[in-house]
Amino acid sequence: MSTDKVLFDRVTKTFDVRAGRRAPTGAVTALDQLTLGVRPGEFLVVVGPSGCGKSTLLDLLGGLSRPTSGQVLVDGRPVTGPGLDRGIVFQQYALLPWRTAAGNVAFGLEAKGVPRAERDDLVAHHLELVGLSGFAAHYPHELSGGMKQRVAIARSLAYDPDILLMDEPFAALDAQTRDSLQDELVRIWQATGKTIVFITHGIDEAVHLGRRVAVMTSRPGRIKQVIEIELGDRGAVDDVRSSDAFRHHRHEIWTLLRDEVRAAQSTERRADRPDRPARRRWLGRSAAPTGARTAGTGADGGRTPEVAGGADRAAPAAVHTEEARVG
Ligand SMILES: Nc1ncnc2c1ncn2[C@@H]1O[C@H](COP(=O)(O)OP(=O)(O)OP(=O)(O)O)[C@@H](O)[C@H]1O
Repeated sequence: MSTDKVLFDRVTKTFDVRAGRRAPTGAVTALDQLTLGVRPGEFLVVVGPSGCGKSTLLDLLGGLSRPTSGQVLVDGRPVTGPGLDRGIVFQQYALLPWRTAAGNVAFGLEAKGVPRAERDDLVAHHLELVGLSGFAAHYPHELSGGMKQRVAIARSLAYDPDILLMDEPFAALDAQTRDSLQDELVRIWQATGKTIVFITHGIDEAVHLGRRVAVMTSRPGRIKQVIEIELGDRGAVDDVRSSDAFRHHRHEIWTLLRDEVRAAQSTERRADRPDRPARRRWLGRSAAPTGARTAGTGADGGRTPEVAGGADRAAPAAVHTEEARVG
């Protein structure tokens, strides 16, 4: 019997797609017989070329879609739909604009039927956990991007899910805010003991956050390798990102990804329509954003190695060409 908190057991996911209104229906295989276990209480980061199926993986775990074959297990039981045992944080904060920060954090608790007094305590506790005690009465439009993302994290944690699913949650933030939220997330993870599955394009982010990093192949996505991140005592050094161990892991992941990114690009070039101009994305700096779920806007100016490639959820069969660099 598996001791994994989460198990993707030979999961395949295909989507029906059409290149145009009159075109015949085809199929895209996003994930192919993917197997991955996540240990209880671990912080697991998933990296892979754009379009390799990272978000699909998270959607399956979140119960937002079902595998075509294979199964996704949480505590040994198949996922059949969304549940309060799994909290999801997306790149776009998805806050309710008509509710204050406190009101947003209270949202899941109301759905869960938590009584008012207990709810107020939980809201106050979680706003404090993310450093926003003084902003309980602020509306989303009165908060910075980093603050909004903190509220989204507090909201997901407040109803006490066992597992936190994070789909590029910091990609739209500037470098400083991202760095501080990464540190904060590690602190919250250590304080709460949640199992975290975190998706990113950033290799630095993966090494900094992950206790293990699962590297995916280009589409159809599989797990290429899972790397144990050994950085020693992270608190003992001033800047863990400049340590030899950090550089070693960054290079290790970059090497694994390089070929996958090339493969993803060549698939896309083959699928690209010749009448459409090529698009470019540099280190997460997207000249032509492909939607909320694709790579971040790269406010860091390319400091962090990012994995690019390119897939468009809205028009998957008419995939565009992008140029990418890793590292
Ligand atoms: N609802 C959908 N309908 C059709 N195709 C889809 C759908 N969702 C995803 N796909 C396709 O499945 C593949 C994997 O998509 P997914 O969004 O999971 O990749 P990703 O690794 O998260 O990409 P990115 O890093 O760019 O966000 C892509 O080819 C995408 O076009």
